[in-house]
Amino acid sequence: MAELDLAALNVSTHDALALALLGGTVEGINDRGVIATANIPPNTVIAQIPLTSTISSSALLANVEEFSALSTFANSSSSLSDDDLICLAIILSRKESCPHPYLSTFSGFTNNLPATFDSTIFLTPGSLPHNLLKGTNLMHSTAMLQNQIAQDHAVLLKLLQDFSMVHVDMKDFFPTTEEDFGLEDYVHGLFSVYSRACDLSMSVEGRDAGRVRLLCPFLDMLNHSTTSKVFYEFDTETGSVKIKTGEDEILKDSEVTLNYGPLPNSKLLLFYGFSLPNNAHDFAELFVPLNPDLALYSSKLELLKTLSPTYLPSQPFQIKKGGAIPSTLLSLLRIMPLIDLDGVDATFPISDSNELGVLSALEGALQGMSQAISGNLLLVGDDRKAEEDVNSIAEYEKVRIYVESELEILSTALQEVRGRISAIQEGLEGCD
Ligand SMILES: C[S@@+](CC[C@H](N)C(=O)[O-])C[C@H]1O[C@@H](n2cnc3c(N)ncnc32)[C@H](O)[C@@H]1O
Repeated sequence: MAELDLAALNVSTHDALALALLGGTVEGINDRGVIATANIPPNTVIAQIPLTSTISSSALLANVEEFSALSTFANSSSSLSDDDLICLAIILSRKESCPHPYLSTFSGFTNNLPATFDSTIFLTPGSLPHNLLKGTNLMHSTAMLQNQIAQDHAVLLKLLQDFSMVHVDMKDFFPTTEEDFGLEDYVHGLFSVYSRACDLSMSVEGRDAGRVRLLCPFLDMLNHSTTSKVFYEFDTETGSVKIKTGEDEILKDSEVTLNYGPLPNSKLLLFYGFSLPNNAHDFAELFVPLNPDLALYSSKLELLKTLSPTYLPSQPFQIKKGGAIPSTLLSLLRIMPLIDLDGVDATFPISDSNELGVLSALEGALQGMSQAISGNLLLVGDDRKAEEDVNSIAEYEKVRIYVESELEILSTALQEVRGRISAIQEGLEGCD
């Protein structure tokens, strides 16, 4: 991979910073980072990147002659997301003969993006980590994302084809065939965005102007650490993104990192391709949809909404690491079988025996999920011992961290449910 020429993009960085190969487990894939070659004091600007040197919708759609083909396309395609636009810009700029002069200035940067990305969507069916994921929440979201990407690709290709038919004068600006804009190109562009783009809060004349998604050279080289105090902000005066050290000094020879946010391993694996041991942000998801065919469906939905205004009938419940069973989940289970809603206060057990039914249903669901996962861990664990391929083992270990965490969350939830069941049973026995 060629050296990344930051100066060509007018990106200025602190003298005590160097891009380096870090030597991770899977060599060559997203393996680079930024190292401090000397101590850097707190509150120091370590990089400045003009907004025009970033790939973002606001820069791409600015009313400048050179961007007109892209702006016309984006404005005529209302369903085009910021991610799609940045993705398209990446694909176009990587072409040897990029027809957009502005985008071609990014070719050094975009050709330096990793050739491949790690995400659970790239796991080969039947491989160790893929087998390990069976029955987990992450397997579900991986499949959903895979389908979504395939659909979005087809829609975007159609938009490009339709646009080129209508705007014949601009037809040479955009790819219109599978060959020029294949699913693989789209996936590469999208994962460049998912794993490297950031959201920037902008203000215009002191007023909040919302958040802009952008791919920012150099900032996209910082790896994630939950302890990093490094941050970035938009500097209106210079029209640039400034990266600052924050309240901590950065010591010589240490890696300069960024905190990507409170992300659970399921998101880290899906969008960034790595996982963190003991991730406090992990959660397990339980799908308990409120079926529209249920008796009194709309009254039940209304009741749940009064209990939890954010409740959506099709969305899963999150069981947080170390957290309690969500009270809305218990309410849903109590409300679901009711056939008469008069006088029901869903926040409290309807009766001990009803509550026992609710808790037993929950116990069964949690037990089923736990058993599926622990079964995978046992089965795949044996294959793991025989596996010799280093990359495959590295992928397996990343996924194992997530799977064990999900199992731990489910086990804690099961203990809580069983504790409640025992307490009710003891109470009922006490009444005899
Ligand atoms: C914003 S890029 C950082 C630069 C990247 N390492 C490279 O070589 O171009 C994010 C990617 O870096 C890797 N990464 C970032 N933080 C990491 C971490 N804490 N552990 C393992 N990999 C990490 C992941 O592959 C992630 O998708």
